[in-house]
Amino acid sequence: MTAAAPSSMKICVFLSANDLDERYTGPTREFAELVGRGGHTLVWGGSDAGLMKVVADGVRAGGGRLAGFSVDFLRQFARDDADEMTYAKDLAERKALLLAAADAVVVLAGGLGTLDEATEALELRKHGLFDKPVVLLNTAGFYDGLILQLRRMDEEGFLPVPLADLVFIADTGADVLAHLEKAVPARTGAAVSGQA
Ligand SMILES: CC(C)=CCNc1ncnc2c1ncn2[C@@H]1O[C@H](COP(=O)(O)O)[C@@H](O)[C@H]1O
Repeated sequence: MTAAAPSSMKICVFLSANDLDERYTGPTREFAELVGRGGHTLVWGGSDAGLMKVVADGVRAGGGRLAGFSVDFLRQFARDDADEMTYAKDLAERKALLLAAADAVVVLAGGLGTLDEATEALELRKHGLFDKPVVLLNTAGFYDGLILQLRRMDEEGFLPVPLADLVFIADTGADVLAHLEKAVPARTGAAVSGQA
């Protein structure tokens, strides 16, 4: 029996805290508005900066909720109109809280912080410690290099599970949402651990 699609999802988004070109802000805003219009909750790092601000503005404009997980040393950058804001003691605790709070993870264009968060989610999936869907949104081909590297790991035996079981790669925000609408209900009832 197929589980009914949840009416709303908590979607954890990892993405850049920097101010970037329209190539990245446009598709981020588009994805965020879809999330908001779907009545979903954005689970994110909580800062009102760069693409992190773009995604929160878009979700809010679309009518969605904002659940931030900041960290004590970044408290001054936290968005002040979030529906919820939690402060972790350090980055490791924050990552664990973000993963535990969400139904799914979406990785948008970002730098080292984003890469750290994305690889944490994938490594936990590899060990069977995290069973929520992870999606990589390859905006403007930004992750072409990373995808090449991941495929090489897969083809040359570096991954104990197929790459396709770890991450779904999407080119548009609409593809991300379409995937999550199928993948999130599919895990309903499964044992879940969001802990790092
Ligand atoms: C100066 C300023 C506004 C700092 C605020 N900076 C931040 N605030 C909140 N989360 C962050 C910040 N920097 C990195 N992160 C975390 O790391 C990711 C972004 O790092 P990066 O820009 O890709 O490497 C985000 O998903 C976020 O969860």
